[in-house]
Amino acid sequence: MTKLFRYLKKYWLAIALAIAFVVIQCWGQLTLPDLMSDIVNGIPAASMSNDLSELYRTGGKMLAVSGVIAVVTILATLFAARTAAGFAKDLRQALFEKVENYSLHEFDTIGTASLITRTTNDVMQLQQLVVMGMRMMMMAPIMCIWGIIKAIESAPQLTWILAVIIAALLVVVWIVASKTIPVFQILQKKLDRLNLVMREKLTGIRVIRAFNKQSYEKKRFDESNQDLTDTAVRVNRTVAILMPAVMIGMNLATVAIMWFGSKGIDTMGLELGTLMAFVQYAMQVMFAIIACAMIFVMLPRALASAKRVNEVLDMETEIKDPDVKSDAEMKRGFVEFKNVSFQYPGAEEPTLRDISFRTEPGQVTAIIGGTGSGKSTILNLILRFYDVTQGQVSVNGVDVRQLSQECLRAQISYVPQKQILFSGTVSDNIRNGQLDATEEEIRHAAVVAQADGFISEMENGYASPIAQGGTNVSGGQRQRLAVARALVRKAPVYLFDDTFSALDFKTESKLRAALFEETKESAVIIVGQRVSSIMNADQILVLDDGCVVGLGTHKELMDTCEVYREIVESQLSQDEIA
Ligand SMILES: Nc1ncnc2c1ncn2[C@@H]1O[C@H](COP(=O)(O)OP(=O)(O)OP(=O)(O)O)[C@@H](O)[C@H]1O
Repeated sequence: MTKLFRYLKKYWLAIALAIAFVVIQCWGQLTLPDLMSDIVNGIPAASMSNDLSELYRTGGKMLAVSGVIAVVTILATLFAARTAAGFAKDLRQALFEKVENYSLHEFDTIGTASLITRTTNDVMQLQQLVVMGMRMMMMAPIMCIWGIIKAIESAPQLTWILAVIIAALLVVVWIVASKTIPVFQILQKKLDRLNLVMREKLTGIRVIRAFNKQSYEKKRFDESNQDLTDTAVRVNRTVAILMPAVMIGMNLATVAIMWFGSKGIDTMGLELGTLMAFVQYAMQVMFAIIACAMIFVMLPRALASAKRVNEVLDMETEIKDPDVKSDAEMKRGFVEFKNVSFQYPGAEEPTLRDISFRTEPGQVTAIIGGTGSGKSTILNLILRFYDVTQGQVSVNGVDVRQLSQECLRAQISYVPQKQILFSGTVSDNIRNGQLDATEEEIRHAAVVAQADGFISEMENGYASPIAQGGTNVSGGQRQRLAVARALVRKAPVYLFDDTFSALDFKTESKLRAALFEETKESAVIIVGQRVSSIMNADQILVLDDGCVVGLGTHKELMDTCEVYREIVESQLSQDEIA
């Protein structure tokens, strides 16, 4: 938690003022019983002398003190709320920026659902802690200690009653805290689980409906929801007992003070006003102890949240920018793999073994192979989503580990296997590839990607809205928009991961022809499943279980590579092969 205090530094003035106001509030609340005691003790003398001016004066002071209490309470609450809101905003920002730099492995380690809970719910818990810290955590100990001192000063004869009351209260608080603290810590984990189920349900809604899995998913959600509810009810039930138990205790304590105090009036010369003040001090002390109990109950939950937030902030990103970035002159359109082997973190076996190939400007390299043979992994390594286990990947002549990630990715235009579009217009989505692209460049990219036709048919053309995830366009249209987004970047290296699979043959061949006109000075790497899509490539890399089993043109591979020949024969007729 202390690590997170650095986010409070810039609010030091607001915190100092809030603390000052809280101290003034404590002073006010402990002064009122004094003044009340003066009034009550002064009544006999005033009635004898028939002079009530002193009583009025003391009453006036009470009103003034109450006014001061009201003002400082409002100010302290305001400062605490503003500081906590600012702290939460800064923390969310820090989390977002940290997560942006995560490699895919760190995403997998914490999990997307948990990252969302940590950025929202956990930060909210910490925000509440800051409010509580600036108000209750300051006030409770001050009130408690100051109240005890004042009570003892006013009626030392009754000190023993106060000691008994405090001891009894501490026992109740200890029992409640020991039952609730462990359960509060479990609550956040259950919330994570609920978020995970909810997220999967929403993103996979089409599959769930298509497979009629609504009732199964409802059951899964109900289970998580019920689990969270049961835990929350269990913890709140215990907390709920605390208040009535303490209220009963406080009323009994008041009766006890009155009982023994009234005897003191008879035997120990205790004044009535002093006894009344003592009751109020005792009340303030008891309230302060309850506030301390609430803090002890809430603190572990907030600390659990702090731990979860710190886990995200402290996570060492595996993919780091080099301390000394390469200033080697970048050549355009080169990608080279030198004896690259790669194993996913936590995987038992390497996914790629001893891969070597190179591409040159204007050259189209295709990668083909069975599912799971490692085709997408090759693209992941070029983009440095992961670091190689052995060997070297270089882009435009420089080892990718010697470039800043920003510089590396600025060299590359990538169309992933699963195309993602963002909410906004068609134009916005294409512009995501190059933020300063002109309307003309956007239109040109769409024409090359064979997307201009269907965009023009849309009601608002390039200004037509795209739904979140691109759900209001077809799979083939989504692919073409993703290609246009990549093309508008005019990068030295293009990576297409199974990008044309949803297009019909005619559209695909038109797209390929237009595309290769555009990428004459760039390296183009296409991962493909369809032989017809890749057979005209300048070189074809055939992967089998993470190893290169063939590298050459279609014609060369037909003569030399058994695996390639099998793939071709399974897809093309004898006439087409001939
Ligand atoms: N993040 C990951 N963690 C661990 N293993 C992974 C990860 N991503 C992929 N793999 C494994 O690496 C292997 C290669 O995956 P990759 O996605 O590169 O295959 P692919 O040839 O592109 O397959 P497809 O044609 O089906 O897309 C697979 O066995 C897969 O299970």
